[in-house]
Amino acid sequence: MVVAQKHIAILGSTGSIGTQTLEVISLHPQQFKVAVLTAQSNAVLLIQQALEFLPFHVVIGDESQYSHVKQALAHLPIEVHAGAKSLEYVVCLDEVDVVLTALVGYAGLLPTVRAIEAKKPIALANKETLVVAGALIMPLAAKMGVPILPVDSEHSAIFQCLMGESHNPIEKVILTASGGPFRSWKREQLAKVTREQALKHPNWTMGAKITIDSASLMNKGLEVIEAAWLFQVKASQIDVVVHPQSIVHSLVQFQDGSIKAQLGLPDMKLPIQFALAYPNRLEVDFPRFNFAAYPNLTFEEPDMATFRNLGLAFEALDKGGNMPCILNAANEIAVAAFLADKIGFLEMSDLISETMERGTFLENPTLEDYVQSDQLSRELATQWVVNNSK
Ligand SMILES: NC(=O)C1=CN([C@@H]2O[C@H](COP(=O)(O)OP(=O)(O)OC[C@H]3O[C@@H](n4cnc5c(N)ncnc54)[C@H](OP(=O)(O)O)[C@@H]3O)[C@@H](O)[C@H]2O)C=CC1
Ligand SMILES: CC(=O)[C@@H](O)[C@H](O)COP(=O)(O)O
Ligand SMILES: [Mn+2]
Repeated sequence: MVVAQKHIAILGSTGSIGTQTLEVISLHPQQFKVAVLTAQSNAVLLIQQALEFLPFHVVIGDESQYSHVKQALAHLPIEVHAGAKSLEYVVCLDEVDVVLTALVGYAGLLPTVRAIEAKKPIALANKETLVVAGALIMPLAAKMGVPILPVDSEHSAIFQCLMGESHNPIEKVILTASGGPFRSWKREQLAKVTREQALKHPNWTMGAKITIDSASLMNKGLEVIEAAWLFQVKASQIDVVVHPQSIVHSLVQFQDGSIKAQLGLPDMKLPIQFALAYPNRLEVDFPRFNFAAYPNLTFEEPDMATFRNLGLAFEALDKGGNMPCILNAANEIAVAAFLADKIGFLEMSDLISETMERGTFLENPTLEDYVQSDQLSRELATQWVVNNSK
């Protein structure tokens, strides 16, 4: 069967997911072509990627680096753009078939909205988009007939478990969590942890923000909200189980009690490739899982009393409206402050919880409301950091 080559726009091509996406594309030149590459400030890598993959367009977020990128690519038929607004422009271009959102944080929201409005299928790594505005994104995607294909490993696992089951209601989705580098640690120990310790994820090599989120269990909290929107399940239908080996990527329980799981070595190239090639599975020689090498796959309850962020995310999901948007903005400020050594590890939860209490609640936010709510929550959270800095 001849399948048309898909033209991919990679938002955030210089990051962990972005660079792994380029590795996947390199393995399948017949199936995929890079149409757009974007970075925020890493102009050196963006230029290197553009020289190798020859996209139609590149975007550098930091406008002060525009002329440098432009000059470096002047001899090639590549259009160079700069600034956040350009992301909203390039995702809509005719040259683009699929948009892979591999940029980090709230910055993913507006480009994703514009891409959906332009009827571009989304391969979604940027979970913050659904956390902030799932109530807006999912109906918009349905209205435009646009698929949202999960890249996040747990959600890809659930998506794969649900294939062929569209007529069978979900009883529960069960998200696995590695537990991060501080699994089974107590509050006294967590009070003293350093940035370097928190950045050492036991199983995955990822960008700094998601690695801190994994350590604080906020990543799992964000994933609970992401799952609620992607699979249309209530908070009470989502369980989290700690599975330190990160081999079982997640599970679905159906109404007869049967549980399906998806397994594999912890390697994001698989869910990235699955989302890009969907509905096909492409032949590839990624290392295979060997049961004998993993005689013990273990499971335990998350410690939600110590790792408060997971509970805060469930609370935000239950409350609805703009509360997950407030949670997300506060968390982004908290992680940046922790990475800058301005606040301690445990204080991240204090900051998020107080910002959720102080933020203005909106039951049915519009897109403009989300934008404003994000901004106001950042201001509240930043003030908290100023008042509570080490
Ligand atoms: N890494 C992983 O394994 C997984 C990641 N995810 C999700 O995927 C997303 C990306 O994660 P990851 O690749 O680890 O992150 P990285 O920090 O490694 O990469 C982020 C990318 O986004 C760009 N970027 C940063 N800030 C902005 C901004 N304000 N506007 C536009 N672009 C920006 C960066 O550019 P520059 O390099 O120039 O700074 C970089 O290309 C996150 O939402 C994360 O939660 C989900 C599952 C697994
Ligand atoms: C690879 C991936 O999908 C990450 O989101 C991963 O799940 C992080 O691991 P934690 O389970 O520690 O949050
Ligand atoms: Mn994940």
